[in-house]
Amino acid sequence: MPRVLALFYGVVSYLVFLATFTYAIGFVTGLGVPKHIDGGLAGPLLPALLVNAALLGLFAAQHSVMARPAFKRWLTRFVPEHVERSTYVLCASLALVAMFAWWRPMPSPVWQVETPALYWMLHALSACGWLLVLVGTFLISHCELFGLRQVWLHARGKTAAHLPFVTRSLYRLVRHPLMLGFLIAFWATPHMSQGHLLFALATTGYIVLAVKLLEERDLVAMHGEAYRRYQREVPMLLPLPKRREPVGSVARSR
Ligand SMILES: C[S@@+](CC[C@H](N)C(=O)[O-])C[C@H]1O[C@@H](n2cnc3c(N)ncnc32)[C@H](O)[C@@H]1O
Repeated sequence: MPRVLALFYGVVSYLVFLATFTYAIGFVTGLGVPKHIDGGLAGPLLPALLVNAALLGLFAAQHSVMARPAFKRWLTRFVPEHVERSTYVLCASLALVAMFAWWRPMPSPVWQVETPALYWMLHALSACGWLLVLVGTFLISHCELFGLRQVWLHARGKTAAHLPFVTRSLYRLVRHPLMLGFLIAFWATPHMSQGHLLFALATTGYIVLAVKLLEERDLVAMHGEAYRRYQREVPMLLPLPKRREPVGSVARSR
């Protein structure tokens, strides 16, 4: 693949991701998009539940399979290594687009907060969650996570190094600030419908399982004892103190 074409592919994939991520904020919060999680004409509950569960399953499968090192090795037999991450990002965005397009509303309320102060507090908390996600990507390496760095370095005839092991800043408080951000963003809502609850429950279950069973296994395989020590010292998702030696011993070593 010519370098300029790879660069173009990487930039387009990133722009598609930016558009879908921005839409996702509106989709979940119900603000500023033509079709949100409770929007549209509601049909019978069971078919809606099945379709939505299938869409969530598609997103989880895409994320779980395509992020695994073994799948990446297989994929790079067909796709150049420097565009592998852009391909992942593009597929993740397309899975999200499918969710926005085919999601069926299940609008019956589970809780509804009308008190203005609490209403805006929940929206503000949700905004903090989305911000946490964004900040987390920059702490790890925004451009590398979304494939831009790989295509840019390739265009300049260089090879991208692997992501450094990060334990600073928010990563001193929890091992997965980005995922914590998603959890806050998905649960902090003044209007929790049945559909939103399904979304929040399924994504929470997926995040906990995928982090524990997939991502952290890969991180241990990559960073060995340093990551195991980090696991012992820093909580996974909730920033609660651990009865262990101070985090500084890991964080300072980075
Ligand atoms: C979408 S990011 C999510 C990171 C993390 N799970 C979080 O919630 O903040 C996924 C990528 O981050 C990498 N990653 C996770 N924790 C990391 C850390 N502490 N340092 C560097 N990379 C990390 C994973 O290997 C994976 O490639």
